[in-house]
Amino acid sequence: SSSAVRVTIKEDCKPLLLSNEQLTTLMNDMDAAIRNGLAKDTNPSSIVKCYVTYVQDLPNGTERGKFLALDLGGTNFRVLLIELGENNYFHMDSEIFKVPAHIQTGKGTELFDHIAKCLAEFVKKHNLDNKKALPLGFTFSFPLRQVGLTKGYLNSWTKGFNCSGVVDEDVVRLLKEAIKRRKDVEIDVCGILNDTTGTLMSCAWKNPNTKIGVIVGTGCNACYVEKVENAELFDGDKTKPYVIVNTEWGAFGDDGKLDAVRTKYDRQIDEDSLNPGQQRFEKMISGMYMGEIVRLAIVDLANQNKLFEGRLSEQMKTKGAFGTSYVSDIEGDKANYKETLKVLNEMGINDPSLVDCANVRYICECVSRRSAHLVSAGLAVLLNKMDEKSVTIGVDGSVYRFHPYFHKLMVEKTKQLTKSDIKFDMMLSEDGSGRGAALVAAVAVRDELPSMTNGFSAK
Ligand SMILES: Nc1ncnc2c1ncn2[C@@H]1O[C@H](COP(=O)(O)OP(=O)(O)OP(=O)(O)O)[C@@H](O)[C@H]1O
Repeated sequence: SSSAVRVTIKEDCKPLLLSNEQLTTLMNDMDAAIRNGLAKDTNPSSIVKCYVTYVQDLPNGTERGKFLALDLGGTNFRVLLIELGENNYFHMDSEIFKVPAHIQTGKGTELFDHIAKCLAEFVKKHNLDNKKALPLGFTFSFPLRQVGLTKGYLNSWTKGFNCSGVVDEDVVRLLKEAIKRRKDVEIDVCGILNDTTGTLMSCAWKNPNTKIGVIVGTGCNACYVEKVENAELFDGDKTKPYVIVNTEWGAFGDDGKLDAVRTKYDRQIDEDSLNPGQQRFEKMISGMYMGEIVRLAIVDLANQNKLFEGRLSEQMKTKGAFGTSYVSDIEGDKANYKETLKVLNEMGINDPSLVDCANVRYICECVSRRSAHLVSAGLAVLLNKMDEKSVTIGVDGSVYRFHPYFHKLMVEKTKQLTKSDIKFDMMLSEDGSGRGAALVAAVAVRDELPSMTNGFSAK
């Protein structure tokens, strides 16, 4: 129990606790940043870019056929085959392919050749009838400046990717060229989207009330349904009332707006990352960093003799060795610190005391709670801005999915920070990035028959 937590540790962890007052300040800044992102004049200098996705139509259940999907942008790269049929029939086959580290940070053309190769292997393995080009949706979860559903320029790499020759290029063109170079498959790229959009679409397929998609996985990001008139950079069909906006809120704070709440651990994470100075909000939240924040705190406190009698293992001193899944394991412990002891053993800490266990758990709780509260603040900004009275939020990502309290923490805090007349619910949007890509492709194909289109329903 927390009574065993050393008073000094509680004191040391205080900077990780955020009051509602601090969260409200942050929300005001986030709201301003989003409005700056949406407006034509302020977008170029805005930290939160609010990219227009060109997705204006929800799935309506009439989509039929087989669709391919690619999912790039997190821990795994996947190729998927999705079949949509009568009565919400849904079938999916997928395969995970590795993107070796040297390709993640190598040449862009090599990355796209690798993707095309995996795609061709998948198509052959599944004996897909390839006389006619197969429709494909591409989930590409990096900041993308879109000018249409099938045209988008990479703004910057995030989350461990850093391939040369891709920034400011049209990613769909790079994919098409790589497919063409192979000469062995015919693919029709029907849409490019972010995993947040996929999550929203996939949730909307089941629940038409869905208006926000959020990811707490490797990275953290959210999209929402905005009025076309507010999305000043939108250059598509203005007869439809709504368009999905990909906020790319992970970059919030890159102008210093988070400095008051960032800790020394956050500054160190940032300095040691592939993209220093960038994605500061994301770095306080997502799975790529959460375990590392905990590790930095543990090392710092052990060095002050406040943990493990000052003894540290080599593993514990190793960057990246404390995975975010450990945070879930430790907090999932019931009473006797069984999981905590197991984790600490795996980290080379052999005989921690029960007080050590309580302290390590407390550190995990502070870091994961802060993460959930920061996401909640962002969600409350979107809910208050949209001002729709009832909203379903589709959520995906391993942190949300596997952390034992994340959902509860998010619902609780979002409620506290949202206008009292707004009702919302949060649901896991299973496999949004794969399913959503197929749905975007399916809706694009569906809408070639104009009589079947239906935009987001108005209030
Ligand atoms: N049990 C767990 N509890 C909490 N976090 C976890 C758990 N398992 C994995 N993670 C973290 O989740 C992250 C991977 O998230 P996810 O599986 O959603 O990937 P992703 O879809 O590739 O991410 P993104 O959509 O942000 O690109 C990793 O950083 C990992 O540390």
